Amino acid sequence: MVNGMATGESSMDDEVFEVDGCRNLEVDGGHQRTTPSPTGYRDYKPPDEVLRLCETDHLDDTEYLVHKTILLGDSGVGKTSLLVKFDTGRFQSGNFSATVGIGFTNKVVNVDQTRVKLQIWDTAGQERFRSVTHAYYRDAHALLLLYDVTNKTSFDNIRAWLGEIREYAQDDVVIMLLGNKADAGVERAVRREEGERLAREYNVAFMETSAKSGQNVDLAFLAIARELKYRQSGQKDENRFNVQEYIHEKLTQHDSKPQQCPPCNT
Ligand SMILES: Nc1nc2c(ncn2[C@@H]2O[C@H](COP(=O)(O)OP(=O)(O)OP(=O)(O)O)[C@@H](O)[C@H]2O)c(=O)[nH]1
Repeated sequence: MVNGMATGESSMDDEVFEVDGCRNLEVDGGHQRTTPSPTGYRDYKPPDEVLRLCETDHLDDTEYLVHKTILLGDSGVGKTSLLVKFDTGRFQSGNFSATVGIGFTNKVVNVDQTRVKLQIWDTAGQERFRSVTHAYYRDAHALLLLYDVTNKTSFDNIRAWLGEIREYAQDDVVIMLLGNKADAGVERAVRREEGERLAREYNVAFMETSAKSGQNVDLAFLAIARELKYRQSGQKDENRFNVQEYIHEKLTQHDSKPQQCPPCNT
């Protein structure tokens, strides 16, 4: 859904989905606080109060840890939808318009009192844009590799994507495999266990997400931010943050939470 096209490292058409988000998503002891985002598309004009917030909230890049994260995967798996959901909290169903080229959104998250700026690049999944997007792999810190759980081919293509990643990205890039559209019911074509197995085989983190319901969307990006922050802090190996363990812990906490019953007045 990106508008416009980037043809190389230094040239980016100004129509490209290039937004510098002032929206902060703060995580404080598991409590999330969101502020509205001025990010959006060409004709979007943020409300005045949001612009004021951005002015006062502006920090120089040197005050952040800045990390480049790229969304990858076949066309139609939901890369743009996932990013838009994370950025704005919104999902537009049945509105598929394939991404053209590449563009980015900046998001700032707080990880244990450190501001981590994720520069999230949304790429076009279509084959014809591959040579453009390859150029962006090299300096990426993290890659979110998506398949669509309702589309077996997109899952089968993950091995080829991992091959490309090995060829073009840094050896130590953080990789997370995401089975998106987890909200799908009978249309599901890939079981969660298959995704887990593939992730184990390639030693990458894994979870299922839904840009539609919001399932695990924040968790995916926050886990990446956390991993990158801990990597940068150069923690000793024995104390190293483990992104897969972190995800497992969060998902288990979520699963074991008692279901809230509606207000019982009787
Ligand atoms: N049910 C469901 N539909 C989704 C989900 N995520 C995306 N979609 C739909 O899938 C279609 C493709 O989504 P996009 O986000 O444009 O896919 P993309 O990976 O960015 O595609 P390219 O830009 O071509 O690479 C759209 O119609 C979305 O509404 C999801 O989690 N659940």
